[in-house]
Amino acid sequence: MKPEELQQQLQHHPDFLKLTLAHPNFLPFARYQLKNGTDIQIWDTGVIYCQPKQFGQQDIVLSSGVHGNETAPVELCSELLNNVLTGQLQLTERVLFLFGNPPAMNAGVREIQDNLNRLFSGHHSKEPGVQSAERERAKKLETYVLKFFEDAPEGLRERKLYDLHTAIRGSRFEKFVVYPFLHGENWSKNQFEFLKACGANTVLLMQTPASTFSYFAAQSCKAHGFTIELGKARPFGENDMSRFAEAAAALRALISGGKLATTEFNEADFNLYEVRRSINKTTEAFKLHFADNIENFTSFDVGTVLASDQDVEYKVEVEGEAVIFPNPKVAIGQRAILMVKPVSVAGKVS
Ligand SMILES: O=C(O)CCC(=O)N[C@@H](CCC(=O)O)C(=O)O
Ligand SMILES: [Zn+2]
Repeated sequence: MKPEELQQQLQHHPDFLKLTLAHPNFLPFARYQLKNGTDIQIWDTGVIYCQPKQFGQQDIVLSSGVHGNETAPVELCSELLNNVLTGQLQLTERVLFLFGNPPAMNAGVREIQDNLNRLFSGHHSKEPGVQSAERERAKKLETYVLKFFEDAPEGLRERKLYDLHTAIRGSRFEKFVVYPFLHGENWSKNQFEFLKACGANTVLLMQTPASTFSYFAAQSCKAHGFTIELGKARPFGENDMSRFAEAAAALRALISGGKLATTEFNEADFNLYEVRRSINKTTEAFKLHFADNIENFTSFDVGTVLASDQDVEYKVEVEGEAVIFPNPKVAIGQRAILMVKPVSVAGKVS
């Protein structure tokens, strides 16, 4: 498709997700201006930059569809974006919308070859000679995000990246956040307040680096970066969007200067967990010792065998330890369960 054709199509029918899914591997660079002066730039399939004529001090990346079967965040972001493209929503900040893995979205699967959310911070290039569409995409997404942040005007600015997901299993706390490891820096009070306004007052505090998009944002871009789990993954068209209304309203307010329903940070309003260890799958014999319908945040008695991997058994080590994202189907070498336990952030938030 030629850039002029792309621009005309989008102007005539402002649905960037539809165009992305029709061209999941490539869209050319194209640029045009909305009647309200907003500069629209298509950087790639699933990657669109929106810059209002006048903008504030935040640079905001809204990412969805890094896992192709997690459709509710894609629908949510698509609606926000289409409202921008039709002029119904006037932005007050620079925003980069990303739809992570369009081929996987078309196929209705988490990934085609590789889990995109394990390939950031250079992990896409760690095995020389090994190639996949997701490795290429991770490399490009890193470039786009860095460009977006670096192209901002000089001065005091706030970088943010919200990577929106939905979980495979049900969760005792429907909405929760993975807060990447900050290497000892304090967790952000303002961000806790914003996350709560999104309806996500359960936060997992990572204690180690990761190959996720949100860790890349936090570590390599010095942004406030988060993985936000908004509910359970369902196919396109099967999401009850009323369950995402709070998050949609908060994101809309964030990018358009609306009033955010925030309240001052009070630890008592949150369920806070520290991620104390990750159980990785090391062989094909890896299996879970609990049922498929066990929800995220379920805890078991100390000593309970949670999983086994050939001759190794993984047991509950401490009181209150709970399971997150248990998944025996991950690739060998990848994390198959995160183990969390309740924690306080007193003295570590500012
Ligand atoms: O439900 C599941 O098993 C996975 C849901 C999901 O995709 N979660 C993210 C979390 C990323 C992070 O740890 O920041 C993932 O596993 O990539
Ligand atoms: Zn996901």
